[in-house]
Order: sequence, then structure tokens, then C-alpha cells
Amino acid sequence: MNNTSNQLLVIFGASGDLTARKLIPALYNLYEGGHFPENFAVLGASRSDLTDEEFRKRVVYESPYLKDEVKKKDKDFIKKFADMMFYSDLGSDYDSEYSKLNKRIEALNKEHKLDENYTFYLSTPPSLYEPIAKNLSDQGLTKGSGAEKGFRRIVVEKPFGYSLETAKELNIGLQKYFKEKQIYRIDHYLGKETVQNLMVTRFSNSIFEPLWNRNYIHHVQITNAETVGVEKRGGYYDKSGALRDMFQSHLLQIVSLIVMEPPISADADEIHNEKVKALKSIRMMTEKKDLFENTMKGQYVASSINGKRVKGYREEEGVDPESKTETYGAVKFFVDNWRWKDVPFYVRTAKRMPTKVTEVVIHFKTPHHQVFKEQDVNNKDNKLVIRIQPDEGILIKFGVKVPGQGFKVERANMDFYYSSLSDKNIMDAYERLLLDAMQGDTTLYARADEVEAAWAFVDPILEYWANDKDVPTYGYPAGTWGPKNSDDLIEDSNGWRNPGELLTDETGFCII
Ligand SMILES: NC(=O)C1=CN([C@@H]2O[C@H](COP(=O)(O)OP(=O)(O)OC[C@H]3O[C@@H](n4cnc5c(N)ncnc54)[C@H](OP(=O)(O)O)[C@@H]3O)[C@@H](O)[C@H]2O)C=CC1
Ligand SMILES: O=C1O[C@H](COP(=O)(O)O)[C@@H](O)[C@H](O)[C@H]1O
Repeated sequence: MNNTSNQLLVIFGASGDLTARKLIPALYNLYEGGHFPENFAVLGASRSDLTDEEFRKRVVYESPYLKDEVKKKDKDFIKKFADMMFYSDLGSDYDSEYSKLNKRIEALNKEHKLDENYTFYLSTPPSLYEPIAKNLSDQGLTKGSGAEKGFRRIVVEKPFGYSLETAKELNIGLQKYFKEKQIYRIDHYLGKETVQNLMVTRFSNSIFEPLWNRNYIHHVQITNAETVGVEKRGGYYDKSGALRDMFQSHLLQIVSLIVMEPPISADADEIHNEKVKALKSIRMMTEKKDLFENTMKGQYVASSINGKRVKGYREEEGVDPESKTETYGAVKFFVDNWRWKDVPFYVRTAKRMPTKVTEVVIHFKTPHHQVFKEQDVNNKDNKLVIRIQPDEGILIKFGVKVPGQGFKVERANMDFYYSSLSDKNIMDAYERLLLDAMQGDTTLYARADEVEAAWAFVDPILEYWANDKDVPTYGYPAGTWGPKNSDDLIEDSNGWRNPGELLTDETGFCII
């Protein structure tokens, strides 16, 4: 059933990279999947001077991101999609042309019977979020007549703030013009099927939740590794770094889903309430000693991968040649509540690692009495590996008897891969999130207090890394698993689980 109301999607920053690379292809997939309402239109807006036709050319007909679709699909289908795109330029200062924009919105609303439902998507530099919201409000565009007909929603891209203070300012700034229920803060990791599955794995089974606590869990590791460097975003990244770019948002969102208590229902507010409680229970580190012992930053240096020289971070375009910005960030922390007391969490994120992978590994405690002595001491704990990407799935490692005399124990794997659900097409994160915003579902968007709770934990680390001259920035050769001493952060265990090159078994997929 299609329960998306007729509406207009207004994209600010429509001439930019995100619009062409992610938003329009996501819309295309939604259209192809039959998720558009009966009446729908997209109005692109930015400073560039473009006609409707030029905009259509840019984001559909000549878009490098829709090349295959345009070639493959029948022409009428593509034309129908492209004809839903319109464009209005906003002049040079994003300030003067709002009455023109308003008139275009009214005209499109009438012509296409859009029921005065408007979703505003802000894909611009964050400094424009509040001014755009104000301009929309000045035009009377922020208040609709209801939730179904005449709704007004605003979607804002990351980064949401640069620190706790700036995130608070941004929240206050947006809330002047929109109610919290109208604000959708994108975190594209929440649009990933496997991230959503964290809650389902925990709360729809009775076999995991009884063990999901300090009595059975030894520690938790979360790894987010990318093979790419900073690409063309050196200028942005050098001011941001791994902790702001990935940890504050995506990774702490994952942490909140691992740590949270069961919500009373799947209602968006109930889930957000539990996530906020989870984030607030992470123990803040403010003392230099704690920050020194529990955090580690690194930066990739030039190396050779498969015989090809790969640049070091400081050689990247837009990066200060003496930059101390981290491309590797790892943090150990504890969660101060009944369930998680004394269980260490280790979270790391980095660019230029050997493989692209995001996974959560729950390391269970070894049984308190060891009956079978012939166990590999380095590999005797049970692990639950939740693979967020790629090869989305879940794997449990458990002990089995090696055939033959005696009781030799080895680890066996029990696994599930999303790819085995051949009839289910996994939606891309942007596709899913756009559809949710179009349908008014905020569950997979970050609430104001969630974002602030995450910044509250990250701020002291960032401040310490930026201002304390004793903080080392460890180099690691591009294409390796981070600084040589990265395992030092992890006590009492075998160090980080480094998923090596992905092995391929006969089904084509394998977590190792
Ligand atoms: N690209 C990506 O992969 C991702 C982007 N984001 C976020 O999405 C937003 C857009 O990113 P992206 O599309 O990459 O950025 P681009 O620089 O490619 O596009 C920015 C857009 O904003 C418009 N704009 C208006 N005023 C300004 C200004 N003063 N300076 C620069 N641009 C302006 C630009 O168009 P014009 O010049 O015509 O006005 C352009 O359409 C950012 O907040 C970014 O952090 C988040 C995750 C990933
Ligand atoms: O938000 C961001 O995410 C990407 C990684 O996203 P993924 O879906 O490919 O895992 C990261 O490369 C980028 O630096 C960051 O801004």
C-alpha cells in the first residue's frame, strides 16, 4: 500500500554534489519502486542560474549517477520522472528571492494538486540552515494546516553542529521556526537496514536479550573502516576529523542501539527516549588521565598499496601540510547503568584501512569454569558479529567438539546473510530516509536531545585532542589497520578484531 501523501519536495542546494549523487537517485528508485504518491513534484533551489530543463539535464538525463537507468529504461518512463523536477534560483545571497520561490511553490501546488504539503530538504552548507528556516517562516511557509494536509517538514543534513554549543544553537535556531516534530535530522546510518536490525535482533528474540548485559558480555567492539581517503573533501575533513565526521553521529547512534533498554513500543518517541537515556549514561571523560588512557588518534601516511603509491593525508588537496587532524579515532568508554556497569566499549573509525567494513562485535565472557582444557586459549569466547556493511548479516561463533577422541574444542560459525533473502530488495539508506520523511516518520531521524547528548560526550575528547600538546597523533601507513600500538587501548583481550580481506565461500559471502 502506498501511504505517501501528495506533496512537493523542495531541495535547497540542488546544484550540489549530494543532490545529484544521492538524493535524485534515491528519488528515482522510489519512483521505480512505486513509492511516489499520486501527485508529486521536486523543486530544486540554489544560487546557480538554471532553467527547469537545465536542471533535469543535470540531475537526470546527463547525470553520471543515473547513466545506466537513463540508458536502460524506456524513454517515456525517464521523461515522466524528469518532468517532475523543477528549479528556482535563489539569487546570489540566498536571501532576496524567497517571494519568487514562494510563488513558484504556490503555482506548483495548484498545477499539480499537491495539497499544500511541503517537505524542505536542506542540502546546503550548514551555516545556511537557520537563515533558510527563517526565510521560509517569513514567507509563511513553515506552518501548514495539519499533519495530513498542509504539512510542513524540514530535513537537515549532517554535520549537525561542530560542538555541543553549536549544535544547541542550531537546535534553538531551527526550533524558532519549526516544531521539533517537523524537524528531520539526517543520519544516513540509521537508514541502513542492518542498523535498524540491531533493535530487531535484540528485542524480537528471546535468545539474545537475557545475555545482553554485564553478566555475560566481556566487552563490545565497534569498527568502522573505509578504504578511501578524504577524496575531494580535504577542505571539509581537515576541519572536522574522524571523531566529528563519523563517531559523534553514526557510531554513537549505533552505540545507542546496542546500549538502550527495550522501548515500550516501536513508536518513534519511545525509541528516541530510550536512545537518549543510553547516550546520557555513557561516562563522560573530562580528566586528562582518562582522556589520555582511553582515546587514540592517528593519521594515515603515504604507503604503497598493490604496488601503487598512495598519498599521505597531509598531501591531500585542501589539507594543511602540518595538519594534526585525525583520520583514525578510537575511544574506550564505559556505560554507567545497571546493565552495563564495568563492560568496556571500544569504538574506532578510520579512513585508508585495508577493507571497507562496519561491524559490531559482542565478545561474551568465557564460561566461569573451564571443563574442557583442550581449547585454543586465544579463541575461546563466544562472539556475536553484527555486520552492518558490506555482506550485511549476523554471525555467531561458538565452540564445537572436534571429531575424534577427547574433547578438543574449536570455534564454528552460524550465520545469516541478508543476501539470502533473495526476494527482498534492500533500500539504500537515502531512499529509506527520504521515504520516511515524505511519510512523516521520524523514527530513523535523530532528535535534538539525542544529538546534544552525543556531542556532550565527544566535546571533551575533541577539546583535549585539539588543545593538549601532549596528545600524540600516531601515523599509520595507508592500507593498514591503524597505528601499530592500536591494540594497547584494549585490555584483557586479543586486541581489535580485524576482519581481513573478505573471504568468499561457495555462496559468495563470508564474514571472517
Ligand atoms: N556530498 C556528500 O556526500 C555529503 C554531503 N553532506 C552534507 O550535505 C550538504 C551538501 O553537501 P554537498 O552537496 O556535498 O555540497 P556542495 O558544495 O556540492 O553543494 C552545496 C550546495 O549548496 C549551495 N550553496 C548555497 N550557498 C552556498 C554557499 N554559501 N557556499 C557553498 N554552497 C552554497 C550550492 O549551490 P549554488 O552554488 O548554486 O548555490 C550547492 O547547491 C552539506 O551540509 C554536507 O555536509 C552530508 C553527507 C554526505
Ligand atoms: O557521513 C559520512 O559517511 C561516509 C561513509 O558512509 P558509508 O555509508 O559509505 O559507510 C564517510 O565516507 C564520510 O566521510 C562521512 O561524512
